[in-house]
Amino acid sequence: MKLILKYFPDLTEDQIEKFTLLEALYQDWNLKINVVSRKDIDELYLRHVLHSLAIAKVIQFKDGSQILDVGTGGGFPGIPLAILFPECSFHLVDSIAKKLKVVNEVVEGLGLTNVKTTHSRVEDTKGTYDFIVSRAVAAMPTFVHWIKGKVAKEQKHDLKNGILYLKGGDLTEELKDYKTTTIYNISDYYEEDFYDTKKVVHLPLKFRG
Ligand SMILES: C[S@@+](CC[C@H](N)C(=O)[O-])C[C@H]1O[C@@H](n2cnc3c(N)ncnc32)[C@H](O)[C@@H]1O
Repeated sequence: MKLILKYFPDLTEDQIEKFTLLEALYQDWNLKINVVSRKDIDELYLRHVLHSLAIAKVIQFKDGSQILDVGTGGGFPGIPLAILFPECSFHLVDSIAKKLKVVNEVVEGLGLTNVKTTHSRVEDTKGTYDFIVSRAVAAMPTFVHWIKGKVAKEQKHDLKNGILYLKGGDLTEELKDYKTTTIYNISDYYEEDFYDTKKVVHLPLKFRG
């Protein structure tokens, strides 16, 4: 929790309580349904929570924003972002039901009212969003194909509507056809070695109605 406060010192009491509660909820639920690896659960704040929140170093979602988390798994990056932005709506989608079971239990345990979950492949869901966030789900070309038509027309932010993807390593080949991407190095925000090669990739996408 100290780690979160190191980079997000202005959290409210309610947010601090929720971020603190996360650990016990994940420890408990992960014993019943394994959604986070053992090693990762011991470093939940470094590897999952703070990593998810790197998106908030790139953009401050405005109140009322709609955000889709594709392939949320155990709830990353969606749940930490939903705690940080309580006035935004988060839609967490995953095609594996048992993962969403954990997400739903964590959402309920935290009393988060701004999170909706759907058990489905994202291609089969409807809705439009200001931003589509994700981590470790698919290579960019596949991902862009899946989320076609899901970007909202109205722009509320300086950063253009589109994808905010947490990725790592050398992305030259994967992103070569996406000239409009901006890559933000997470190591510019966080000093821990874990983030040395990690990035937030922003890909603006036009509304296609
Ligand atoms: C490696 S896990 C990553 C989970 C989480 N985003 C994280 O970083 O901890 C990939 C997740 O994407 C989900 N997934 C893969 N393809 C999907 C699709 N087309 N629609 C929805 N979920 C999908 C899988 O079920 C799995 O839970």
